[in-house]
Amino acid sequence: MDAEQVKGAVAAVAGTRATVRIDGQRIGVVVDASGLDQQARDALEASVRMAASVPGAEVRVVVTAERPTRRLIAVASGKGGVGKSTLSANLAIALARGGRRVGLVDADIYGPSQPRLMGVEGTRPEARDKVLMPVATPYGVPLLSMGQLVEPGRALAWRGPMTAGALGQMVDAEWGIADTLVVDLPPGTGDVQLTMVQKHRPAGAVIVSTPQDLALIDARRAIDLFDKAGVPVIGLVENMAGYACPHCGEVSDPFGRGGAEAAAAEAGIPFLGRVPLDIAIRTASDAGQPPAAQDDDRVFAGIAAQVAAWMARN
Ligand SMILES: Nc1ncnc2c1ncn2[C@@H]1O[C@H](COP(=O)(O)OP(=O)(O)OP(=O)(O)O)[C@@H](O)[C@H]1O
Repeated sequence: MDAEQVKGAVAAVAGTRATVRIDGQRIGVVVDASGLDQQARDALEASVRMAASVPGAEVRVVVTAERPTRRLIAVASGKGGVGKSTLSANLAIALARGGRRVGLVDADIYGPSQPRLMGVEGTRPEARDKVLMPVATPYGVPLLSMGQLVEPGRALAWRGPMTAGALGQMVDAEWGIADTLVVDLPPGTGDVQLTMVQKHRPAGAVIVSTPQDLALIDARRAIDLFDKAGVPVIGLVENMAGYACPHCGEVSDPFGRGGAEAAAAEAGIPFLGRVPLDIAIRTASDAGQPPAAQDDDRVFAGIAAQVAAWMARN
């Protein structure tokens, strides 16, 4: 066997990523796949294996990768139905459009709606060596959802340790090059939220509320949960803030205006912006076409820019 020829063939497909060691009839190649996603990693491994194969020699290819530092952004609300899932999906997409590498974890056991919102309803993640492989979505944001792991309607029957286990499996999945995981938490302050803050230590939390006083009181509880655990609250988003008329586009404020901004100021946290109650947001979301993926999106892009700026500072 011509060692230089083997090294040259491997270098031709893997450049400086590969280190070749030849010992008698054994060829060992270590490939550094840092920064590559699973598909590119598999392709590189296959081409290295082919380049190194010499009749009669035993070839071993080991792929290594530096684990990227990945930060979790928890999206939480005090009560259900305020649009937390809608915001999580659109925040994840808008952050990705802004240049971050984002994955989305749907930990909402009460209503895991992300597969529908992200246009991949009915798909199930595969597991490799017991590690889950997130499902690709049309929006460049891979997804893992409680809804993909359990039969519809069964998640609620899960006991605490099971949901904690599922959350761990989703967070520790094969996220490849993702540097940011947006986590859609269930509403309220139960087991999943506690596991999230204690075990998975999110870098920060985004709180979603509607403008009504009661919702804001509940939001305060969610803020307290993160405060007590020492997880910084990035800020508050007001959803369904003002009604955008589907005919003329004029925005009116059936629940008053400025309540959430004042509540954020009172709690000493930044106000990240408001999302109007807009029928177009609901219909696009129901159709698996999140508004943040559209070129004319301003609303979610603005909120994501603030979250990205916070991440760059912290
Ligand atoms: N700004 C908005 N304008 C119009 N509809 C909205 C808006 N935000 C959310 N919705 C709609 O309100 C409903 C509830 O939203 P969503 O599922 O995001 O809330 P949630 O807080 O995640 O609820 P859950 O507590 O069930 O997890 C959905 O039908 C969604 O399409």
